[in-house]
Amino acid sequence: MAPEINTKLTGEKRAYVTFLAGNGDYVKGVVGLAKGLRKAKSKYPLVVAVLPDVPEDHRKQLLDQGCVVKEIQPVYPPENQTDFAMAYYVINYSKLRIWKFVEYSKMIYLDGDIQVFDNIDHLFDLPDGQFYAVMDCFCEKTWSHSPQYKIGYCQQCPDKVTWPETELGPKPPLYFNAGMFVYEPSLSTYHNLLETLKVVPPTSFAEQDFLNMYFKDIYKPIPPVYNLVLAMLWRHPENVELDQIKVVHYCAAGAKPWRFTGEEENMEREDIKMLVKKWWDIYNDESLDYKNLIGEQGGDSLKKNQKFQQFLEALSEAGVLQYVKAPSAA
Ligand SMILES: O=c1ccn([C@@H]2O[C@H](COP(=O)(O)OP(=O)(O)O)[C@@H](O)[C@H]2O)c(=O)[nH]1
Ligand SMILES: OC[C@H]1O[C@H](O[C@@H]2[C@@H](O)[C@H](O)[C@@H](O)[C@H](O)[C@@H]2O)[C@H](O)[C@@H](O)[C@H]1O
Ligand SMILES: [Mn+2]
Repeated sequence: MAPEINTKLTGEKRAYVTFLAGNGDYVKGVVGLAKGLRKAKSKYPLVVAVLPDVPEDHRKQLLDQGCVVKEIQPVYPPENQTDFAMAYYVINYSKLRIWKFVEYSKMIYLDGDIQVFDNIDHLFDLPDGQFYAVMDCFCEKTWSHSPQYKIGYCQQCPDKVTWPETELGPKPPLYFNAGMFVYEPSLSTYHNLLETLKVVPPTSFAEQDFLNMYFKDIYKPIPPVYNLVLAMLWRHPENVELDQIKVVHYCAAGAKPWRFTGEEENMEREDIKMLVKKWWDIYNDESLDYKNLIGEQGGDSLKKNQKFQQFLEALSEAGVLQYVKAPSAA
């Protein structure tokens, strides 16, 4: 399916969006995601927010896969001493730029290390005004800095170790994994996010912690089938029905399919190896390449679409073509 070309001046459009930084191998993740969405017959385009350091040949790979490539500037948190759970998490604050994509009324954000195996377009029909995402798990070593981990508490099994309110105060609010979420772009939210970021000290899980704090009053958990954080397979198997899973998030250490060696802890599991193979089956399936779907004559329409997209981008960047949300009638 050719991505819809946005020609409306009002934001009534929907799209998936992901984030790509650097000149490394995450581009494979995004190409796999574009092909996975196509295989799942999603009817919405995939927008890729790229940092300036993403090289031209990677951007061309994404355009050739029918993606809408939009360059964003990095976002950095205030200087601080906190060690992030992973040093590279500091670049993940740049994800916040996706709130300014107001030519779209509703978007579903997906990390580049996510694969969509079943159609999830129906999530766009969830009621507006909420922030939808899947609850995370606190049991991996990456959480060893947290009070939850130290007392063995996890929101995935809140009755196993009850939260000691007297010692630690009220139970923390439900916490989502920021690798997948349903949200509404908004310039006012975008500016407020960036202003708020300036005065909030960074913490271990970087923009994931920040987004959880910012959206805690409108966060609505959605079932784990929409973002299987792999650690759930060995930490909370009772909460997972593998054959029901629609979206897999390859976020456990050693699980990135394009770098998979099988040597890290838990990577020898049969279910992990099966999920990595499923990812590769899509990545290597040439019938899912955009150029093979639109045929020969489509190749011209691909070029025309890319040129028109770039033309719209240029107008939008120049502020000539203001994408504005139509004010509500009320
Ligand atoms: O070098 C990098 C690191 C991260 N990312 C993007 O940032 C997301 C979040 O990082 P990651 O998925 O590695 O975090 P995890 O979910 O594993 O904690 C990735 O999925 C990519 O979309 C990227 O493009 N290049
Ligand atoms: O920058 C912080 C990142 O935090 C999250 O990853 C974590 C989280 O899932 C932990 O619960 C896991 O234990 C850990 O392995 C995993 O890396 C998001 O997936 C990612 O998109 C990004 O926001
Ligand atoms: Mn991820």
